[in-house]
Amino acid sequence: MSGRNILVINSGSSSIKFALVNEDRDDFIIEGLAERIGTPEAEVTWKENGEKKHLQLGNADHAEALAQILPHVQKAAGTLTGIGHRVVHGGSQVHEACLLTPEVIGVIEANASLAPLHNPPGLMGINAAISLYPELPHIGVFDTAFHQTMPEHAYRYAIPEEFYTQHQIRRYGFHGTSHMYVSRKGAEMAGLPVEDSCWLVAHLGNGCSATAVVNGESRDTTMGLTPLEGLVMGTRSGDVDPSLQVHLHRTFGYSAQDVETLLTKKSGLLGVSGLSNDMRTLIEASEKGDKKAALAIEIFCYRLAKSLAALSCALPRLDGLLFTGGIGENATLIRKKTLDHMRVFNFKLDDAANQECVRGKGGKISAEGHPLVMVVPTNEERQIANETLAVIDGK
Ligand SMILES: Nc1ncnc2c1ncn2[C@@H]1O[C@H](COP(=O)(O)OP(=O)(O)O)[C@@H](O)[C@H]1O
Ligand SMILES: CC(=O)OP(=O)(O)O
Ligand SMILES: [Mg+2]
Repeated sequence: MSGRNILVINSGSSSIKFALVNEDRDDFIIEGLAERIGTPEAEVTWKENGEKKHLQLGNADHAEALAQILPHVQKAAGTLTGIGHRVVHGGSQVHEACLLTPEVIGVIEANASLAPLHNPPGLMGINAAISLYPELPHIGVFDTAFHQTMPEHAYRYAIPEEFYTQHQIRRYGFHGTSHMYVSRKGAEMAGLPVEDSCWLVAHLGNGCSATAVVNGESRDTTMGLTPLEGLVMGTRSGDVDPSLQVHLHRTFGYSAQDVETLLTKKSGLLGVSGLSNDMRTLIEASEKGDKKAALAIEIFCYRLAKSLAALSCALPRLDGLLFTGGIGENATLIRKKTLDHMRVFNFKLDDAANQECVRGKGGKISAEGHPLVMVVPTNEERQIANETLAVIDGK
């Protein structure tokens, strides 16, 4: 096989996503997901040249899971040119994709408390992969990098300056790899030059964020210092009154850890529904009359609409609204309900097109004569592989 192979690793709190990407192929040689890491049910499933494969991982942690998975990848890869790692929080020190030197790994460690669900498992994946492949270049591709172009009035909090100058407390933004990929792809699909295009991008997966992208640059986004700010997510509350934390502490004796666990792991869709963090489960339950599941969906859509409207302040004009992520790419109901809240924008869906754009099919879903709305499937793995190769090539 010609073309270089890059392995992409995206370690989540209880999962590892991976893909073997060849620079000359549109599809992936291998694409897989290890789930329920750290439990007796840990397992990995992957597709290798279209064929489905499966392995039980026992009680594997991130390192053991990778040690079991990577020999299979190695067999299919032949030669690997490098490994690209998704890293969520690069803090104020890392502004672009780069080689994971001990210094950069130190920065990721130092920012672990700002992305408690993401950086610690990310580090486990990085360390495990480095010890399995010490001779290969390991590149970090950071969620925060794309948002470095936000203007100061968007990234600063209204708190005294020294918290920014001395402690780097500011808004960073996340999911940048996806927002960049989707805004470029959206421009291509609409036949507009990226350098002269204005988008609202809604990335709706387990974590959710929306970004205003102008001429290929992030101008504002809903996530902030940590991936907790902004939209309602699977298990995260998104925005709450900041005084809630003090109130929980003073009135109910919550510790810092209790507050963090409540707002990052027990809230969002899961907290409101009391049922699940998974949008598919909630849609099914609400169709069967579950009122709490229905309320979780209502709050999710209203808050998303409200944030998109707020982000429009960062745009000189709107060329279109782009939906992506597992929810954005599949949940026709969520797209409809969100736009129904945005009446002053004059959005209108083409209902048939909305139903058709699911399971990886992207396209225009707005009715003729109304502002453009598109579904644009994200491809973080492809973007990470491209950026990994660019770093290896010294570009
Ligand atoms: N057909 C569907 N209808 C509604 N929601 C869906 C559908 N398929 C996936 N989802 C939702 O997408 C979310 C996961 O999105 P994904 O982008 O895969 O997450 P991650 O952030 O882990 O990459 C879950 O809430 C899941 O229920
Ligand atoms: C930053 C973030 O929220 O990532 P994810 O959606 O993978 O949880
Ligand atoms: Mg995702």
